[in-house]
Formats: sequence, C-alpha cells, structure tokens
Amino acid sequence: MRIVGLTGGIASGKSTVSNLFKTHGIPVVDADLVARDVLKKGTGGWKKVVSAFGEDILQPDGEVDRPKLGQIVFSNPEKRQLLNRLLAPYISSGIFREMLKLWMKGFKVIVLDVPLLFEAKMDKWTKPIIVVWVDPETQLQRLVLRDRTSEDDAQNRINAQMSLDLKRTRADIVIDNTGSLEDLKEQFQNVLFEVTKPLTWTEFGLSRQGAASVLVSIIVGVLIFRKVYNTESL
Ligand SMILES: CC(C)(COP(=O)(O)OP(=O)(O)OC[C@H]1O[C@@H](n2cnc3c(N)ncnc32)[C@H](O)[C@@H]1O)[C@@H](O)C(=O)NCCC(=O)NCCS
Ligand SMILES: Nc1ncnc2c1ncn2[C@@H]1O[C@H](COP(=O)(O)OP(=O)(O)OP(=O)(O)O)[C@@H](O)[C@H]1O
Repeated sequence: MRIVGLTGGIASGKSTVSNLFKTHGIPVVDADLVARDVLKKGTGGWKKVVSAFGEDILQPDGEVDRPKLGQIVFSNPEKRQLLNRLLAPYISSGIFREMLKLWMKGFKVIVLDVPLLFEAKMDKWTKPIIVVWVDPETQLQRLVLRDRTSEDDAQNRINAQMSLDLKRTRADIVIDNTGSLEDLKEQFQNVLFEVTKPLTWTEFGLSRQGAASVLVSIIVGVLIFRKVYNTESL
C-alpha cells in the first residue's frame, strides 16, 4: 500500500486538496477528525485532558469547549506541548485504525492528511510527502475569513506550527496554493499522476493483495517442498 503524506500549515488548503483526492476515488485519513474523536466526552483522551486542564474547559454538556481550549493552547507553547503529549498516543492509534480499515478494504493508495506530520514525526510512514504551501499573507487572510477570527488569534495559530517554508524543504511534492482554485486543480493533475504511478515492490508487499500473494506463495512453496521431500524419501 502506498501511504501518501499530505501536510501544510493551518488554512493552507489541505482539506481542499483532500477533497480533490476523494473525488478521484483516493481515500483520505483526516487527522483533525481523528483528533476530534479522541477528545469526545468520556473517552480516554477526554479524561486525560480534563484532569490536566481542569473542568473549566468543558461546556455545560460535558464536551470540551474547543474554542476555549484553542485559545489556551495556541497562546501558550507549554500548554500546547502538554495537550499534544496527552493526545498523541490516541491520535496515532486512531490514524492506524483508520489505515487498517482501508488496508482491509484493499485500497492500494491512501492519503494521510496530517497538519503536524513533521512535528509528530509521522513523515517516516509516508512517501511521497506533499506539502500544500501558501504565501504568509494569503494564509492569514484565508484563516481570518474561514474561522471569522481576529488577525492576532489567527497569527497565534500560524505561529504554533513549523514554518511552511521549512516544511516545503522536506517535501517530495510542493503544491503552491497561493493562486486560484483553478490553479490548484491544474497542479493537482500532476500530483494525481505521481501518486497513482505503479506501486513499487515494497508498496505492493504492504498492500492486502501483496500480503495475500506472499501467503499463497509460501503455501505453494511448502506444498511443493513436502511433495518433493515425500517423493525422495520413498
Ligand atoms: C486545540 C483544539 C481543541 C482546537 O480545536 P479547533 O476546533 O478550534 O481547531 P481544529 O481541531 O479544527 O484544528 C484546526 C487546525 O489547527 C491546527 N492545530 C490543531 N492542533 C494543533 C496543535 N496542537 N499544534 C499546532 N497546530 C494545531 C491544525 O492545522 C488544524 O488543522 C484542537 O485543535 C486540538 O484538540 N488540538 C490538539 C490535537 C492535535 O494535535 N490536532 C492536530 C492533528 S495532527
Ligand atoms: N486556491 C484557493 N483560493 C481561494 N480560497 C481557497 C483556496 N484554497 C483554499 N481556500 C480556502 O481557504 C480556506 C482554508 O482552506 P482549507 O480549509 O482547505 O485549509 P486546511 O489546510 O485544511 O486548514 P486546517 O489546517 O485548518 O484544517 C478555506 O476556506 C478554503 O475554502
């Protein structure tokens, strides 16, 4: 199985690119959705976070008040690191579970959309790595517009991540999403071509079909060996 890494900065356009993959039949594991699940009321992640940050971060219905927690962690690096540390094991196992489901369904190419792919060192699982880059002014504008937030708040969130310029140096493929959606779709055609190239032997071995072929080869090998061995010992 080919595990494509998709990352970038906040509001750089990862979800927009993810949607293009999905419309072309390539499934996407969305780490933000996994991170939401592991913070739902009553889960292990929720318990850890409530005991570390206190009940003040809860809404009256007991769910985490996400904007409130966001304000705390995006303006305080130590608290953000604490939240990351608490949730990281739940997020990685959630991502792994989603990947396993897609593996069992027989998908040969899947995309992991992980905003903190490099920060969480998940880049070693993925090849190729796609970074969706955007110029800083456009990123800030789009974030303010999408989240209807202040420039200060948006800048805090941008500053909480590794810089997009550094991320692009670690990419196999860079998508520059500073232009229009039409520009993006045009670049996406090349990306799709790269990502859907025939699998390498290693990728094939990691796919469900590859694993099945290895298993069948082993069984056939053992049967032939036993037949030859039995014939010789007669
Ligand atoms: C702080 C929380 C509650 C704020 O929730 P909110 O609904 O406002 O934002 P949402 O989860 O939709 O995230 C929006 C974007 O913020 C950025 N972001 C989220 N968490 C982090 C983080 N810990 N560090 C840096 N950037 C982050 C990502 O680019 C993400 O796409 C939430 O982001 C969270 O639980 N974060 C910790 C989990 C995490 O690391 N998520 C990223 C998945 S790899
Ligand atoms: N090329 C583009 N032209 C104009 N608007 C765009 C373009 N690409 C994305 N957008 C808009 O910019 C905003 C951010 O895009 P998107 O939500 O895809 O970013 P993201 O990287 O997934 O963000 P997050 O890290 O918060 O999940 C959205 O409102 C989206 O509609």
